[in-house]
Amino acid sequence: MHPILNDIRLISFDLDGTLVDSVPDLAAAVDKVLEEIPLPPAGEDKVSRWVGNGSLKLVERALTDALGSSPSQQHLEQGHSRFLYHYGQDVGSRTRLFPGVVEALEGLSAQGLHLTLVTNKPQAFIQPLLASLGLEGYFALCLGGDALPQKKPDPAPLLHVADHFGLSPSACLMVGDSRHDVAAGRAAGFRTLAVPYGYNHGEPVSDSRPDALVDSLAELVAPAANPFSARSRA
Ligand SMILES: O=C(O)COP(=O)(O)O
Ligand SMILES: [Mg+2]
Repeated sequence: MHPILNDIRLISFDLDGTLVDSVPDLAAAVDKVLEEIPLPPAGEDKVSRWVGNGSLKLVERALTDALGSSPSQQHLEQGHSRFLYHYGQDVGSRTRLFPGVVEALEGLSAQGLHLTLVTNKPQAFIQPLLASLGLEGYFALCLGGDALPQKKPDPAPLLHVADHFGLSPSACLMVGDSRHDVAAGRAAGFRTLAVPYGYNHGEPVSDSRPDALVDSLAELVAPAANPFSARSRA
């Protein structure tokens, strides 16, 4: 068990960039929107830097980049609605779980922790994506970016989750890949843990100073090192 879990009763996981590498399917949908306009495709590298503030922001960043200036409100709304259509057609065929995720979810559920999902991805895509990856059984509550008026980095979704389970935020941990997860967690009074392998607008997530950082979520459930075995080898 990782020491950050001491006295923790609930974990809120971020989805994109933390549990799943979803950029291939997100970029495919963004590029279909651009192609319809028509504008040149963005590709996965750029899209990985634009993910994190929900689908409307993703489309706004893609249109601004391709047009060289901000889109009109009407073009943004049309582009967003086409994005929701295209992404909804295929949320999961190229999306993969990051290493260590299933191991962590299995181990943490076995310890009786409440596992929840707090993502800025629209609510409608969560269940189909979890189902396509075999993850649908693990989470007691899933909150999408459009479930409440506020999304991360606002603490409201995390406070909602803690309140739903009648828990103090100090008994809760936010696990994510971006500065928005760390900021939301800190503002909500959750402990924060980050992974460095996801999407954080091209910057190291360590810059946002989470309480802990792990290279793989499997480290959350790894057995604590046994000091006697180390001594006996010496
Ligand atoms: O849809 C997004 O922008 C990112 O979603 P996330 O909060 O799961 O990283
Ligand atoms: Mg994320």
